[in-house]
Amino acid sequence: MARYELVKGSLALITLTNPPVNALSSAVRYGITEKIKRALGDPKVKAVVICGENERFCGGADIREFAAPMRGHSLVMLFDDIEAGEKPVIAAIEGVALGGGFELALACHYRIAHSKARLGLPEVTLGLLPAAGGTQRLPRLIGIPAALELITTGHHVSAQEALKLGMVDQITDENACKMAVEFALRAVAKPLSSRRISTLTMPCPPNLDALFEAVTMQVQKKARGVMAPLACIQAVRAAATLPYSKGMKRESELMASLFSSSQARALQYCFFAQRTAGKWTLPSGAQWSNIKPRDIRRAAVIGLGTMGRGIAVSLARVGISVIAVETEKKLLETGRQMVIGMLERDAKRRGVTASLYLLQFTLSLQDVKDVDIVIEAVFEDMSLKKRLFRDLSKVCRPSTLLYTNTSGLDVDALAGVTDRPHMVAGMHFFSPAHVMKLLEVICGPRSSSETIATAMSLGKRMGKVCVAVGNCPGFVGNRMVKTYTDQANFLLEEGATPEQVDGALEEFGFAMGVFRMSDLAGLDVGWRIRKESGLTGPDVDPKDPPHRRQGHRYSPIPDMLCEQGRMGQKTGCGWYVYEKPGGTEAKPDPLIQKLLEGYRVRYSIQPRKISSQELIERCLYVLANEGFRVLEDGIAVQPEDIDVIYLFGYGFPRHRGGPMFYANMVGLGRVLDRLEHYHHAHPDVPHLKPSQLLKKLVACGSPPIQKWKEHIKTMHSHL
Ligand SMILES: CCCCCCCCCCCCC[C@H](O)CC(=O)SCCNC(=O)CCNC(=O)[C@H](O)C(C)(C)COP(=O)(O)OP(=O)(O)OC[C@H]1O[C@@H](n2cnc3c(N)ncnc32)[C@H](O)[C@@H]1OP(=O)(O)O
Repeated sequence: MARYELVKGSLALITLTNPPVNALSSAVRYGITEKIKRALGDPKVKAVVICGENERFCGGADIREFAAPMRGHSLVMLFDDIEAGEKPVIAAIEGVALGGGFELALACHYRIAHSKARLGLPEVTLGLLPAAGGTQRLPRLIGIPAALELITTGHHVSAQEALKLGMVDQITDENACKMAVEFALRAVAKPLSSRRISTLTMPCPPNLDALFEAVTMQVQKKARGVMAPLACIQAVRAAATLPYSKGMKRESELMASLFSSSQARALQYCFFAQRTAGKWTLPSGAQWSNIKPRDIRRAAVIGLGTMGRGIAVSLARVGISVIAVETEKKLLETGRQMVIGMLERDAKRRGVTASLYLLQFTLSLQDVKDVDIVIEAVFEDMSLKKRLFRDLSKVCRPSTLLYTNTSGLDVDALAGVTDRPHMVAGMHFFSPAHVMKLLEVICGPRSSSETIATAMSLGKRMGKVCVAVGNCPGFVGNRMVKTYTDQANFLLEEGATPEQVDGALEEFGFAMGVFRMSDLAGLDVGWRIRKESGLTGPDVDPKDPPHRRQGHRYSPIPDMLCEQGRMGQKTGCGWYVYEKPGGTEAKPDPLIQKLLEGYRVRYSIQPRKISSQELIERCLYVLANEGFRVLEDGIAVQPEDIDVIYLFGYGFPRHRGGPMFYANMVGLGRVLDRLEHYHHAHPDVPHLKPSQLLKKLVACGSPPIQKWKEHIKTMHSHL
């Protein structure tokens, strides 16, 4: 796992050989320890260069090993030995030096990086801290403020930034290893004492307390209840106030407090879940690794509303030419200006030139005849979409793939009106589409593997996290979210207030509770969907009382708000009241209080005090319960897919892992018990009834989440 070569007669070249990222597994740690010992003990060797195979220095400790108690050689001791050695050791950094990989580089006496390399200490994103000396060496090298920023955010920096900050000694456009070998020959003659970072005097700014306080407040505001960033701050504080050996002891204690925490487990699960979701598989056996996606150069976006604009920007900024189509001149002009403005701002932020030349705006659908793909983003109206897909069938050349950006309508019904049902699928972007990372790719029963592969690969090219899902109303994300918002509404009826529900969810870790989020998104969105599905409006069965629809409990309160023009932030009031239309500061509204009281009196509901525990359990267990049904129905193939959708599309707190991982952490038995309890109390809410899969998993002894897949026997996969 580490290769040893003698080069130029006097240099030991140690190469880490653990593809794909040369992670510091126990075998690699053993390998480096042995090779360093050999180099330091060989009188022929005057200097050492450490590099990584396949032009990647090192992606850090092997995260998979964290699932079990750490065994084998200690990185801390290895790094101390490297630093204390009497021969210069040079890190030749190509690709990445992250986490333990960068800590290895910090233990070396010199660091030479390739100009395209990226460096950083991302441990905090895994619920950990850099515990192989990173919190003690980095502040000594680049100062406390810069080190605090890097360690508490986990941001990677480019080689150029690293050079500016003093993290590396030299950058090169040539092969970093070759440069490091030449550098090493010159370094042999130089004294090493000033190169041992652990012995450097800490550059301390005068206002240390104020600095730590400000960073602590910033971190608490950004990630409420998340432990790792706070532990990182404490570790850097130890570096600032204690000698190196005591600081290391503190670093190790703090790491021990994080290492087996549920937050670290959740965050590490998220890391792998994201990668697992990218590896999609269809029941046909087609999968990411065996289906070639089409190469997409020209796309059309139909509809320049909020979604269409964001999609057009996402395409153009990765070099795809876009024909954007609208039906009216005024809408086209507004859309054009918005897209250009968004693209220009985005380019400015990234320090590149806006690719405006890739954009074309038109009122004629005929102009899309030669594109490789069409992404439809018109109003969420089935008959309108069907009309459009029929027209696209006629206009587009036979090889054009057709995608719909519907947020929940039947993708197969649209495929059915075209001349190419196998070349139709869903690409469900989240708003704003040029910002939100999630893309649900909806695989209809007739969608071909190539159609799915192309959507997944295009999404990835646009920087999205793509998840392939099956076709059902609302797909995965919106199908599940309905159960969550329904519970929140029922809780209001029973005695809670919007601020109480939101408070509990925000305390749990959501950036915004369900009501604040609805106000932001606009209450009219859900209202329109409910009207279309006959839950409210003229199509309601006159025999249904207001709080029952289609045989189940229904809360008409959100409809009542919409009827009063309370559409959320944009109208200045919704579940909360805002300083002005478009305002963002949510204040509890006495009118809502009155509306709820009136509603309870009218339907003889005795309000009760509802605990935060019940609020969380009802909103989140019901969400997971629907997730189990989604798995049962074959709409998602694995729990990781659902969690990734919730992390990237719905703001589920990452340190809780996603709704399915959270249920797993709570304990499936407990989730089942509580659902049974709540369903007993509310038998008219079918979503509270425990799903078959949940019951089956509990009956099988609640296997860990990674094993659920083995228990999911689908009658018919929709993927
Ligand atoms: C009471 C108990 C007390 C216990 C105390 C314990 C003390 C223990 C002391 C430990 C010392 C701490 C050491 C150190 O500080 C800790 C760390 O280093 S944590 C790891 C930090 N590194 C990272 O977070 C980097 C993670 N990786 C990435 O960001 C990216 O993978 C990349 C390196 C930028 C490459 O990106 P891509 O090219 O896009 O490739 P992929 O992301 O798809 O990855 C490819 C493949 O590799 C797997 N992988 C990547 N990194 C790691 C890793 N560090 N460990 C294991 N596996 C890794 C990734 O999962 C992919 O594989 P696949 O999932 O597809 O099979």
